Amino acid sequence: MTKQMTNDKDIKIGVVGGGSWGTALANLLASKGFKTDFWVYEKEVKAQIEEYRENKFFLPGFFLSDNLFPSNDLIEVVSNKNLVLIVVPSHVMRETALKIAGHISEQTIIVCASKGIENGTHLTMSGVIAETLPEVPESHFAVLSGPSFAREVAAEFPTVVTVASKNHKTAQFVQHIFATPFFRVYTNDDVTGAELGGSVKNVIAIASGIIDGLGLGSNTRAALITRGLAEIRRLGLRLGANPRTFTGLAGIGDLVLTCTGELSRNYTVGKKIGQGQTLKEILSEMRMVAEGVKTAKSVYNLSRKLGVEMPISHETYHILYDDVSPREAVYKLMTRDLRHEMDEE
Ligand SMILES: NC(=O)C1=CN([C@@H]2O[C@H](COP(=O)(O)OP(=O)(O)OC[C@H]3O[C@@H](n4cnc5c(N)ncnc54)[C@H](O)[C@@H]3O)[C@@H](O)[C@H]2O)C=CC1
Ligand SMILES: O=C(CO)COP(=O)(O)O
Repeated sequence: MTKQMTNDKDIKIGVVGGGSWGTALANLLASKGFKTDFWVYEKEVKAQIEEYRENKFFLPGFFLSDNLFPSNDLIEVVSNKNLVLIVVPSHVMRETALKIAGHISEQTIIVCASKGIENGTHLTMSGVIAETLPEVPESHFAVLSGPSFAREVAAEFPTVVTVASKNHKTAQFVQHIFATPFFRVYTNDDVTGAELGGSVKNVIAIASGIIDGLGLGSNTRAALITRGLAEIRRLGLRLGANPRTFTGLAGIGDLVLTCTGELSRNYTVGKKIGQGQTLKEILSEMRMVAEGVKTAKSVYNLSRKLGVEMPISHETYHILYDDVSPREAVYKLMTRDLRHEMDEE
């Protein structure tokens, strides 16, 4: 780390993305005493934070620290920083990263807290960032993932997450920057596993909402979570992840949270589908992002390309994009060829 980083009060942070998660994390950092520049996409979000110290659009009800400086100037927010946290929805990651290319200082650590797999390329966010910001070495990159609803972090409910980086010193630095007595941070070296766990669980969470919307019971949900984890792990193994990551915070931890928590946008989208609303109707009423909707498409195409069996993700894709009825999808899953439980690979 650079000399500057030895003294916390000199550490300069930029946060890119003013949705719920970006706001909760930026405020956590600002409340810790770091001067935090905060890029928000909408002019009205900036104006409102300045006037009310609140992000009424994406994180209503929480007072934001005076140490948080909202801005619509992306370049200014990422320039000359020790750490830049990127937390925009995955479908705008590429365009956002391209805008900051060439403006990241050599020593800057990039942390990504977005969860998703890009349509078309099937890249996780580290892959998109590697393509768009080639000046950022792998050793300066980390992923923050794990079970963490923005509103619960903003409310300072005890939350435990993981930071994955190929470089242990980078992971430790990021751990130190984010940790508070209510936000415990573990380190991990499995970037691929942390990203896949955090992304594919959103697809399974939609499926979990669907089964609740259909009025199916706890047996069904427990089965869905267990078999959902099996297919996340199967994809992960194929892509070189460490299988142990899927028994950790970015795996089963985030999967359980999102499949059971009413605060989950993905679960909520699924529940409304199970209750009979169309995807189009649901999305037209949402300003926030339910990453699983787009990730379902990536997972469907990627798993077919790789020949990885992911039946729950596939049925979820067919419900979202091919008008397959949720009840028919459940029937298909339940009547697949019978097999040995541990035939994973
Ligand atoms: N909200 C949460 O509890 C958590 C969210 N995440 C992840 O964080 C990422 C960001 O999600 P949230 O902060 O929840 O966002 P959000 O869903 O609350 O809000 C959407 C955000 O997208 C921004 N946006 C819309 N169009 C844009 C564009 N063209 N360019 C740049 N930004 C644009 C909006 O300004 C807003 O900040 C997602 O990948 C999500 O899965 C991860 C963990 C927890
Ligand atoms: O990733 C999350 C919690 O860890 C948030 O999930 P949702 O996007 O479904 O709300």
